[in-house]
Amino acid sequence: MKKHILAIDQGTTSSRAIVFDTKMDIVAAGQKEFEQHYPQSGWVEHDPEDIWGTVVWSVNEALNTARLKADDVAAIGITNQRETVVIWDRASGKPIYNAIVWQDRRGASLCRTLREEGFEPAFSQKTGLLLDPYFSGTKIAWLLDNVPGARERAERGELAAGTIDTFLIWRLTAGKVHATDATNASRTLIYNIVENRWDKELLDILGIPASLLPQVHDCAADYGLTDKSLFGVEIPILGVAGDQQAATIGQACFEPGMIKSTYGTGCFAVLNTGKEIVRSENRLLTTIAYRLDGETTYALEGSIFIAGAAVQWLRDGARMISKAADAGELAEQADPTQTIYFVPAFVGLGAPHWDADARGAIYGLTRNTGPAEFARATLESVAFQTRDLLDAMHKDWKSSGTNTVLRVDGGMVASDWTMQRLADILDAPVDRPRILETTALGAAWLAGSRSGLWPREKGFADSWALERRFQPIMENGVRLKAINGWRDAVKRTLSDPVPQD
Ligand SMILES: Nc1ncnc2c1ncn2[C@@H]1O[C@H](COP(=O)(O)OP(=O)(O)O)[C@@H](O)[C@H]1O
Ligand SMILES: O=P(O)(O)OC[C@H](O)CO
Repeated sequence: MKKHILAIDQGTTSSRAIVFDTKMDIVAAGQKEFEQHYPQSGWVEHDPEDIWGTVVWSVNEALNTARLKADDVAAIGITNQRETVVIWDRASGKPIYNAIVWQDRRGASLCRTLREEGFEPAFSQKTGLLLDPYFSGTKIAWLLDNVPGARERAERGELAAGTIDTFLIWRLTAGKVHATDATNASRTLIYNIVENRWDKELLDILGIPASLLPQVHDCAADYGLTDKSLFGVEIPILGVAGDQQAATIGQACFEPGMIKSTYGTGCFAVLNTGKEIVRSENRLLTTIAYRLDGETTYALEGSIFIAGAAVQWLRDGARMISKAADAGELAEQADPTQTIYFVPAFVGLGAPHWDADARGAIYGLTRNTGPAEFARATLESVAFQTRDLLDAMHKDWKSSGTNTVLRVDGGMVASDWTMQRLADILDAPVDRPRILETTALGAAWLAGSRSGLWPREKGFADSWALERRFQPIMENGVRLKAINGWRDAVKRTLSDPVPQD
C-alpha cells in the first residue's frame, strides 16, 4: 500500500535516502559518500554524475533494506546542499561542467568588482544576501564565462541551470520538469525575496539569461512524477527545500523566535522571523525559511563554512584521529593549562565576517601541544563560531530575547563533548532531538503533508521529541575569557581589508 514517504537528502559529502512510515518514524536508509574535487586552492567541485548515481543507489538501498517496493512509496521529498550549481544540456541532460560547490571561492574577484562598483546594496536589498562567492549567482556567471561555448548555447536556450534539487528533479522526471522551490531560489543571489521572483536587474548585472532558470514553486507542491524507467512506477515528488530550511522544518521551528543549528560539513543557524523580513545589521543573511500555501516565512541565517569539515581535516589532513567519533574522547584528554585557538578558515570565513580570503590558523602552540589539544580546539571552534552567530541574531532581532534554546542536529551533534561545550560557550541550553535526521524529516514532512498522509504544522510540531538537553555549567568568568581569546584569534586571522590578487 502507498503509505511510506521517501526523503532524498543530497548533502555535501554524501547522498542519503530515508524511508519514513505513517508514524513519521524512520524505517530504513541508504547512504553513499562521493568524491570531492579540489582542482585549485579555494575551488570545490562535484561530478554531477556522482551526485545522481549516489542518489539512485541510496533510494534503491533504502527500499531494499526496508523490504519495500517503489509502489509502496506515496511521495518523495527532496532536500539538498544549497547554492551548489549545475548547468546542463536540455536535450541530452548532460552537465557542461562539474557542479560548483557552495564552498567554492572562485567568484571572489567578481564579488569584489561588483562591490567596488557599488552593487552590494541592490543585491542585499532584493535577495537578503551579501556579495560573497558562496551564493550561486557568481558561480553561474563563471560557468557562462569560462566553459567554451556556454554563453552562446545559453542564449540559444539550449542549456538549463539549477541548484542540486533542480538537477535531481530534471533527472528524476526524465527532463519533463525544470523547477526549484523558494528556499533554494533564495540562495542564488538572483531571486528577489520581497517580490518572490527572479530579478531582471540582478540577472543583467551578472549577465545570466533568464531562459536558464527553473520555475519557482512552494516547498510543498507538485514537482512532477518520477519516470517509470527509474523505479518501475511513477512516484510523485511533492516536497522540496534546501537542507538548512528542511532542517528548520524538521525541527518544527514554525514559531517566530525558534532557532535550529545544523552541524554537518558546515554549520547553519536559522532563526524563524515569521512573516517579517528582518534586515541584519550584523552581517547575517535574510532568507526564506519556507513557502507554504503561497505564504512566505522568513528567517535570519548565520552560515559557517567549516564545522564537521574541521573534524574531517583532523582525520584525513592532520591524521590525528582515525574516525570522526574519536574527536570528543581525545578532546577530553587535552591539557587544561594550554589555551589553543583554531580558526578553521579553510575556505574563508562566513557569517558574520564574510572574508573570502582568510585562511585557517592556529594560535597558542607550545612544545607540549599534541593531538588532544588540536581535537579540543577543533571542536571548540564550532562552539565559538555558533556563539558569534547567536550574538549577531540577538542584536538583529530584539524580540528573540536572551532565553534562547537551540535545537541542534547534523552528524556532529553525536559528540556529547561538543554539545556540552556548545551549551557552555553559548550560556544557553542545547536540545538534541530524538530524530537526528531532521533534514530528511523536514523534506519528508513537506511531501507527507502535501499527500495528506502526515499532519500539518501543529500535529507535526507536537511529535517533536527531545533526546537530551545540555545545560551550561561553565563558570561565567571562564566563558568570557575563552570568548575574548577566540575573538582575538579571529581578528588576527582576517585577511587584509582590500586583498591583493
Ligand atoms: N561523533 C562525531 N564527532 C564530531 N564530528 C562528527 C562526529 N560524527 C560525524 N561528525 C562530523 O559530521 C559531519 C557529517 O555530518 P553530516 O550531517 O552527515 O554532513 P553533510 O550533510 O554536510 O554531509 C562530518 O564532517 C564529520 O566529520
Ligand atoms: O551539505 P550540508 O549539510 O553541509 O549543507 C550545505 C549547505 O546547504 C550549504 O549552504
